[in-house]
Amino acid sequence: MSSNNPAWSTSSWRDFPAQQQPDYLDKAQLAAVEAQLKSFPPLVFAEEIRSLEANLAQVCQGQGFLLQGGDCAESFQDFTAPKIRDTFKVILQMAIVLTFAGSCPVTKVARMAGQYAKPRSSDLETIGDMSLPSYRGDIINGAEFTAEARVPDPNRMITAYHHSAACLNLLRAFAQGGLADLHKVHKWNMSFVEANPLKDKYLELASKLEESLRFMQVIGITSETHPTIHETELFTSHEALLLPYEEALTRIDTLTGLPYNCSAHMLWIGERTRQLDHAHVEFFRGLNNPIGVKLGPSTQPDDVMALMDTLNPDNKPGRLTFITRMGADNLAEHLPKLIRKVEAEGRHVIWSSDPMHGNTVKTGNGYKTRNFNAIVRELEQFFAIHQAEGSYAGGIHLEMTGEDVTECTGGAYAISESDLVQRYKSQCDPRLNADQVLELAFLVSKSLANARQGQTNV
Ligand SMILES: O=C[C@H](O)[C@H](O)COP(=O)(O)O
Ligand SMILES: C=C(OP(=O)(O)O)C(=O)O
Ligand SMILES: [Mn+2]
Repeated sequence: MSSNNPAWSTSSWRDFPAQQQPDYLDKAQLAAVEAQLKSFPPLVFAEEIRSLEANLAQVCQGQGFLLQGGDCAESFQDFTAPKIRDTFKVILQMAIVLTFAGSCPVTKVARMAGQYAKPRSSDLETIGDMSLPSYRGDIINGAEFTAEARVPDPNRMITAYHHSAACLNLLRAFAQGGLADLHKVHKWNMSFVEANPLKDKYLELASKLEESLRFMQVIGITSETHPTIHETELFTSHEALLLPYEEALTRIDTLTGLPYNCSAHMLWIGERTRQLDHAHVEFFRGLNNPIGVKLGPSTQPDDVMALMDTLNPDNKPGRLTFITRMGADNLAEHLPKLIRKVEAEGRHVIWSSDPMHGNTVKTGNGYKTRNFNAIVRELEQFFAIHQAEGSYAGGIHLEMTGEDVTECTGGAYAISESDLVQRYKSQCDPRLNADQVLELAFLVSKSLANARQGQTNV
């Protein structure tokens, strides 16, 4: 597709206006870092990217479900094996609940191993009477509120590359080394159910999972006989915001001769950088990775049309995912007209819901938070609207962590605004903690089952 378009190259985005980019003071240092990154090995292999695209093509055709999630912003400092393991575990736990609820394969895509660049609403952050440049993710500057930390430093790209490589290495080991065994993952889920204040509500689904696994065991489907029970496949993703880094990791695949961004399997364009005539859309149109675009409440049907024409001109199922993040109170007004346009034009896209970014509020005590009920409400509406419009609700995109943080209010443990101070660790947006993620999985499983019912009846 793109490589046949002579106007595109890995650097053609440089001729377009780019939003949300740092202004590096030392251009020579920037050029040296870019050259070094270009010489580094790719982080992922194009064949893996094609395997993700094949999975997503199935999702797009209603034969699977996409689960994407992880930190809002990964951090260089908070970078430990337990942290990576716990987020990996909670993604798997959620996936198993959704697999049973939807009776379909769940493609797992982590916001990990590269989710280091953040777009911001404001260029400045003010505390008291001091204003400093905003924190833009560890790949760009430091989160500490000092003038020194907030200076963009190109060397951070090198650190981000090495952290991504180490994280990916551990994820691959976890996925293939036995931690992902279906029986183990289910045992973790059972302990969640046992300990949860809403235990009775969850027991029904949990015991169905238990029964199915016992049945499989009886008929000889075990980890020993079927490697897919013992292993899993986890793909990586991030917002490809910082274009010099993303360009440097974009390589020509030797097998196909096509350009792939080898910094992650899937990349997405954020709500703030999806302007058609700007650099991010230009850069993405030439990549052969599956790509996502975040769509906020201001998105118009014509925007969606133009994005599909530019980013998926061949109408390939699995190439393009629209991630709607409109807010629980806005979805019913804004989503149906976009779905109708896509359906009327016969275009293939995966519709995924990010119920996080349209539901962010600031508390009286200064914390960014999201209420669990608003998150659930946006998801339930997402499923209901797609059902009413006859389209397929194909995915969920969450900011979440395996850690026991107190960043989003509500949930079975009723985290209140005054509890946020206890364990608020996010460097950017508030994440669901492990209990809240699982609770969410159990709560939306009914909606997913209905959506899947619609699919199998077609
Ligand atoms: O993660 C997404 C954005 O970077 C984040 O929501 C922006 O937050 P801000 O409005 O505080 O800049
Ligand atoms: C920046 C993000 O989201 P959005 O572009 O939807 O605001 C994000 O996913 O962290
Ligand atoms: Mn975020």
